[in-house]
Amino acid sequence: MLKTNFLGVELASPLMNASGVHCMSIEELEELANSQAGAFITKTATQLEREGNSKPRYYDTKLGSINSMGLPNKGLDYYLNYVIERQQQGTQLQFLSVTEMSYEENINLLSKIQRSGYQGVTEFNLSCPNVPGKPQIAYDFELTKKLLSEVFTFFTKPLGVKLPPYFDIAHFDEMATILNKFPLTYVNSVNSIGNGLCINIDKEQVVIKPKGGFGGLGGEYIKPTALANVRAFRERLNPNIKIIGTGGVINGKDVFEHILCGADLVQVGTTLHKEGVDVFTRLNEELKVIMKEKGYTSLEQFRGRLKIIE
Ligand SMILES: O=C(O)c1[nH]c(=O)[nH]c(=O)c1I
Repeated sequence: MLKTNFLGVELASPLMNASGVHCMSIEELEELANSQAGAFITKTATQLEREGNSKPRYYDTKLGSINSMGLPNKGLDYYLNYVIERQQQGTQLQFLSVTEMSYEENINLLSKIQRSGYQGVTEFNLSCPNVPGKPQIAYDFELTKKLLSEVFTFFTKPLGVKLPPYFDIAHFDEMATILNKFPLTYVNSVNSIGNGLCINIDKEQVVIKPKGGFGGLGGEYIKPTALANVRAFRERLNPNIKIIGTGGVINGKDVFEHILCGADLVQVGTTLHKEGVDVFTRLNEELKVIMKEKGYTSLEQFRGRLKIIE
């Protein structure tokens, strides 16, 4: 009922984790592998291991979360070795998230993956909002075009991009025009809404230490923005570029809405952080109930079918 075909691989569920949540260590990744998620993705990796920003750097609020992790990770080799090993054991579809701090380092990182034995999907994170002094790549259209142009002169494996939220129709148009030039496997919208601010009123203080308390927002705060980005890119991108919808998934209804906007897969971040991997079981069940109520027996019957008001 929930089966989803992605890159020719049939997944039992359209759900997976959002990179960064519950995916830093092999233990966490194995928990995802043994959950009801259809697939999973690693924490965004840089060439070398990174400590990340000082703590507290993550905070759950009633309506969502704020984080300024600062890209802590165990380094590319840790994750690359893990996914290659699982590949050799027969896993058909995997997602490896990567990014680097400069143009050259991004090229070097993707070259290393191209030369490796990894055959799975690479998610090129163009939208980390929390590395001090590093603006988000995907808010610089010329840089994004230049970077992807060079990447696709040598990278022949499946590649997706993780995008920040856009808030202006002109930006949807401009970004889609750029992305349609490349043989991308998918676009993943959205990353956290960058540089929000949450306050503890009792202490009259911010809730996270880095960047004076500024961090990426997740959870209920961001669903309308996430849905708009999924819908806008689905309407603009050529159909062989798939869409992964991320942002604001609390229950099955939110998963349904992402798919209605055109999402092929749906990622869960904040709610996974709050609830643990059982969240996938709950969301799969809730989605099935909604589909039954509406008489749907497959996701294709409603994917991308959001109606406007004529
Ligand atoms: O601060 C982080 O590590 C982080 N946090 C986010 O909210 N999105 C990202 O892409 C990353 I790389």
